[in-house]
Amino acid sequence: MTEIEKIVLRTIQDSRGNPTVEAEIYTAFGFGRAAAPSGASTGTWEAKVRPPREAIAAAREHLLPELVGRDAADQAGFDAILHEIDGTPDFSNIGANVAVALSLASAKAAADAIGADLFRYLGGAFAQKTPLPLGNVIGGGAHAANATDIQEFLIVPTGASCADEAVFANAAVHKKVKELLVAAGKGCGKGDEGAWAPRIQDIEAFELLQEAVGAVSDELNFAISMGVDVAASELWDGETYTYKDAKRSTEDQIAYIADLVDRYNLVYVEDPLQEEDFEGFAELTSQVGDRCLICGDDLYVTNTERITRGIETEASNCVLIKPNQIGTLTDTYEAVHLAHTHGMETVMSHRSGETTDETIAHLATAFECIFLKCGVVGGERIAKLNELLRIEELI
Ligand SMILES: O=C(O)[C@@H](CO)OP(=O)(O)O
Ligand SMILES: [Mg+2]
Repeated sequence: MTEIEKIVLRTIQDSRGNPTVEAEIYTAFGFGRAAAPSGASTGTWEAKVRPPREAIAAAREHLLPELVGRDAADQAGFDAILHEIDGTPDFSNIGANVAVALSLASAKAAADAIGADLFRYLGGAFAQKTPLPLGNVIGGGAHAANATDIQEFLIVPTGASCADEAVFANAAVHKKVKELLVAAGKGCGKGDEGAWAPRIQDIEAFELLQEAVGAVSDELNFAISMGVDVAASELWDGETYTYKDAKRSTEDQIAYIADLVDRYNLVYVEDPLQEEDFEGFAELTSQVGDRCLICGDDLYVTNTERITRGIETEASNCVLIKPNQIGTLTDTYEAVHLAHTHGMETVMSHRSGETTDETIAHLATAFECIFLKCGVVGGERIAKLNELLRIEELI
């Protein structure tokens, strides 16, 4: 029933207009399709992407013949074969883009074969809650030129009682931010993930977002909280964090972020320090971890070895999860499981380069992630958010 009969790999376009890998897996009774996203502010230790066309040609020759005939329902076995054939620690041979698309497509084909939704197939009877959407409404860094230094100014509707309220609250804040920017004479475009990308300083962005969040939250009558993805590795030059208006040592950076957490009641801070600074993360977490999630993205790259280091050093209380950083669904699950076992929260995340693939909405629900980070507007972002609305109906 779940024996793989046919696999198709093709090149499709992503939201930046770049080619990416899409995989289709067919069994006698089921079909699964998934695509690989791609990052702009990638972590050094992420699994390696191979140019899509080259990777697909190689996979057709060497990889696919080994996968046809296998059981799509044996996810661990399927993913182990991907590792075995690749033969490297970071998928630099077959490409993490090919690996992740195949791995997710296999799970979807197996779920489809028994008529189950992916979140139910993976999460079982106890998948009972959709995650809150965490979305960026202002941004800059590697995602937009000449905008803010901090990569993402995020919001999460902490007081929403259902996905419907939550998704539309984020959209309302996104609209409100535009209104405020226009009123302030700051016309602007959007960054890679659909966030507004005005030419303003970070502090102005915080003030503006606070006003927008306050107005929408008053209107809707529930709490909406703020967060950031500093993407600090992009600011780090080896000695200091270089902002347009300041240079900060590690100590200064920790003090700066801790101050922002209290000034703006931030509930979520991602990558406040560069990707090798486990100690700096630990210091910040000890200062504000009781009231704010300190989340490692480039720090952990969804890799259990690095998450283990984070657990040992008490570096953070939250782990960002991106399937394409590690290359398979099994590795993704293991990263989530390790974090949860040690009392850390997890956030399932999109990449800045995305497709309309909606799989992460299912993974976030199945794996009980606290948030689904996937932007607010734009076809490739709403694909995930709208899927979350559908999933909530089924729960
Ligand atoms: O840094 C991040 O968290 C992501 C997604 O927002 O960006 P990118 O995909 O460019 O790494
Ligand atoms: Mg990040």
